[in-house]
Amino acid sequence: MNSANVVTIALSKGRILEESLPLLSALGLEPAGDIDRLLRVPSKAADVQFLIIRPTDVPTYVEYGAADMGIVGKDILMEHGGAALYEPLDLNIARCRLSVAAPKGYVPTPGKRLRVATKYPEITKRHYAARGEQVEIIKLYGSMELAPLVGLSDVIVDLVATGKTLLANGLVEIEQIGPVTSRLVVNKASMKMKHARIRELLVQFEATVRG
Ligand SMILES: Nc1ncnc2c1ncn2[C@@H]1O[C@H](COP(=O)(O)OP(=O)(O)OP(=O)(O)O)[C@@H](O)[C@H]1O
Ligand SMILES: O=P(O)(O)OC[C@H]1O[C@H](OP(=O)(O)OP(=O)(O)O)[C@H](O)[C@@H]1O
Repeated sequence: MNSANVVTIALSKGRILEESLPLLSALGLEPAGDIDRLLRVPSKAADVQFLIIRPTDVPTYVEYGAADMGIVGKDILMEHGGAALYEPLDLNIARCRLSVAAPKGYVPTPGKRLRVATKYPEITKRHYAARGEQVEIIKLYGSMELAPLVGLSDVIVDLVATGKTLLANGLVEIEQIGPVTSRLVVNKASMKMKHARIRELLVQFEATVRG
């Protein structure tokens, strides 16, 4: 099939991919290939294919039109700055929240700049800047919960779902920044060029999400 007639959807591998599969099945769009190894996978529909990529890369692929659509967490969109993309639908999967957490009993030292470890430096900067507080941000790529335990930071900004990871590491949530779910995003040019098929997919996704 001519690529102009194929809709490419970038899927966030990991947790979101797992939670996306039932939605895709409901639309008759099961991946038709080994999603653990292949990076580009056909679907059961001849005119839809998937890219299986790191969640943080999904907005970039969709923004540049390498993918027409994508499924990605609101956390990643907030960090990336999602203005270049359409975000037409909340898929209501991979539900969690972005929070500030600190060691149980932590009391800030007055006059000392707060050190915050996070995978989300932009969100963190905006969060503290909104109330006029300057903080020192330490960028990490995972296991944020470790940072306060070994004195790398005072607090962390990370995702919380059940709270079990915080509890296991002696941390408590001290502030909620906002709720997070996965979103369907669409490239702006694709929305015009492939309008009929993308519109149809959006309607089907929406009906499935609403149940
Ligand atoms: N505990 C959780 N409960 C629900 N959703 C979550 C949870 N943790 C993360 N998510 C959502 O899933 C997305 C991907 O998380 P996942 O842990 O699969 O990838 P990752 O290992 O953080 O990604 P990367 O490999 O790019 O570092 C997050 O961006 C967020 O939207
Ligand atoms: O509140 P909980 O239910 O414990 O979930 C929160 C944890 O989930 C995420 O990590 P994940 O399990 O994806 O591990 P990773 O970030 O190391 O990939 C997040 O970064 C927290 O560590």
